[in-house]
Amino acid sequence: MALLAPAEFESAARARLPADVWDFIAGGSGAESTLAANLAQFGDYALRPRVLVDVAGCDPSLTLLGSELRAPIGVAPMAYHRLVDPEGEVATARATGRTGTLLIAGIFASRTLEEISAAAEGPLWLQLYWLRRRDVLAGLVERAEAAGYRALVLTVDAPRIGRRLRDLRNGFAVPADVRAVNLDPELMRASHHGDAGASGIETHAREQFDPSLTWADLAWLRERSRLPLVLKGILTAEDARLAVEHGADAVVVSNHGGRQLDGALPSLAALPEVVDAVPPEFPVLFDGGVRSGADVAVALALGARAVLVGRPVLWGLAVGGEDGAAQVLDQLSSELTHTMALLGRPRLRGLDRGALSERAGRYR
Ligand SMILES: Cc1cc2nc3c(=O)[nH]c(=O)nc-3n(C[C@H](O)[C@H](O)[C@H](O)COP(=O)(O)O)c2cc1C
Ligand SMILES: CC(C)CC(=O)C(=O)O
Repeated sequence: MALLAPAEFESAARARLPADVWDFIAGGSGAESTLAANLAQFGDYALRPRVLVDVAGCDPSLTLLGSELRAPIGVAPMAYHRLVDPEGEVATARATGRTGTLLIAGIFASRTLEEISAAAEGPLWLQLYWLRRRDVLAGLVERAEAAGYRALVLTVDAPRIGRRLRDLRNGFAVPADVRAVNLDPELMRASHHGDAGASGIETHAREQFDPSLTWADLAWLRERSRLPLVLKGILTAEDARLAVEHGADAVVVSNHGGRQLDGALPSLAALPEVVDAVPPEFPVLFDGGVRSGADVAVALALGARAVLVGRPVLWGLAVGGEDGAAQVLDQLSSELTHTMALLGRPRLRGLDRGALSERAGRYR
């Protein structure tokens, strides 16, 4: 049966993946309440269509921090795409190139930064975790600039890894043939050793991530690169203001797909306060629970400049490699155009809060 919408890829992907890999991808932290809330929160909004508007030429294209995109959609940074497809991030890069969307490669990419950029026709950004080894971080930044990456995305919601009960129960370890090839194997060793009650991912982060990082440290990264700096994992107006004060070029409103602080607010609920706290032209990106073009429209109407999509892209990759990932991205972007047409908002600028109706009950 043809898979006609991003959400339709989920069960097909699950059927193809080993159970522990599925759990690593699908899971959240703690009781997974934030994970569930991310999805449910979209149900608080209905779209308010306007009629008799000329929608003959709907245009979802934009330029984001100098990157030209055919749609305000990007692939959220995710570790180890080779967990689901042998080509890994190279396949994802071809898929984003084909669909005019953005790829944010993760620091734990399972293909080299150079392989990914050679495969990419469209813009690429690089996500970083702040490692204790700053020399390693500096080396990655230099390589990313040389390979044509156009922005750095520092993930700030992970001084330690959330308690992901599925991974702890499964003793999840990254399989030996899937490697974070951009980092020294010695630095990654712990990721490959799980045990009942201990996740390799968690042990590794405890060893290698620097939990003492503060706002003052951002200057160190700034000094090492002229690339725009994006902070990922902002959920409050207070931190949004600090991000602006410390010279960030954009923020991503995100709770890490419900994988970090369980009980944190759904990212869609945090979006308006962040948008209201920053200057009007400051780009606010959004991720968490985006599963359809209508979801993209809701996030944009609440003030996001673009959305990032996580799990659905891995579902597409698991089901059909490059083609599967491209289908998911293509469906999201054509659903968005379709939504803009039926909503009577042919331009992204026209997607504002007037396009939404909000109430405490559930619409969807
Ligand atoms: C398998 C997986 C791996 C991830 N790895 C990273 C990562 O390395 N760095 C990061 O900043 N976020 C990572 N994330 C979080 C995503 O960037 C994103 O915030 C989240 O998946 C968005 O929610 P969604 O999956 O509901 O779209 C990961 C998420 C998943 C599902
Ligand atoms: C390897 C992990 C630290 C990647 C991550 O951020 C995640 O799984 O959410």
